[in-house]
Amino acid sequence: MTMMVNGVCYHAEQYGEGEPLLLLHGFTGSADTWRPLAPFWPDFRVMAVDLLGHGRTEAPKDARRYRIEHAAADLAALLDEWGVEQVNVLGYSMGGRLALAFAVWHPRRVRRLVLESSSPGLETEEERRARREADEALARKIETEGVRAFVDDWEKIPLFATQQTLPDPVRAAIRRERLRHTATGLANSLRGMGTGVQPSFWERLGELAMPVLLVCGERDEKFCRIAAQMHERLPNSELICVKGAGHAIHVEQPGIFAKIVSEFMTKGEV
Ligand SMILES: C=C(O[C@H]1C=C[C@H](C(=O)CCC(=O)O)[C@@H](C(=O)O)[C@@H]1O)C(=O)O
Repeated sequence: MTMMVNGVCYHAEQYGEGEPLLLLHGFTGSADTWRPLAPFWPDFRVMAVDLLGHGRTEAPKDARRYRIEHAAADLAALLDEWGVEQVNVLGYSMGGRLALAFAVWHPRRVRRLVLESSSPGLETEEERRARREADEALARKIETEGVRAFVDDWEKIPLFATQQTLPDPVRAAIRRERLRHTATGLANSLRGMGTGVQPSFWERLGELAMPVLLVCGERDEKFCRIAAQMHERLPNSELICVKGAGHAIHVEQPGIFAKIVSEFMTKGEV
């Protein structure tokens, strides 16, 4: 469905009945990211959103509109529109950064938090500046060379090396999803909500009282290291490192990922 949220036209989907689960995709993803997992989650009311500049959601020309504080405010408005006061939030990679921001700024609205291969941002201004410069260069490359050339390069970055051995139909589906975006949407997403633009939440992890599940792939050393560091600072978290998986666990091992999430979501229920 299409919804006007804070002046931006969002595409959002809802399916299933039961425990509300808000799903936030990664950079170059969309609500479609989660479709293969739906059969594993029959008891959840899934709410999947195309984030700013992605999929069928509008790609504002002003990169400032993508800032994580605006994206988090949009999520709150979406939940208000749906009449949902409190929700479980699952975010993958970029979507995990947004999920964490939402949990920090709206803690009473987040029942449980699942962060897949994500981070609280970069701790120092020096790291953030370097990342902003790198993401600006990537944004310009997307705008000058086009989305197809970007996707050709993007799917080959070391972070996704483990995806090279996925079945061709799975790889083709990921590629189709990436190719559906506009250059403006992807470039401005990097400029507005890139890892170097958002504030660091490292010093605020101790505030989160809700249960947090950190999931990383054993072969994704960088984000497993980040997850372990987050685990040390979060008051109420568990960390699961999925054997043999890379960055996108939900793609590489959907059944295992879905089971991990289901068990976390129903923990403590009689
Ligand atoms: C390459 C790095 O950062 C990028 C990689 C992962 C994030 C993401 O959402 C990718 C999702 C996907 O393509 O499957 C993305 C982000 O958080 O915005 C980063 O740009 C890195 O080494 O940090």
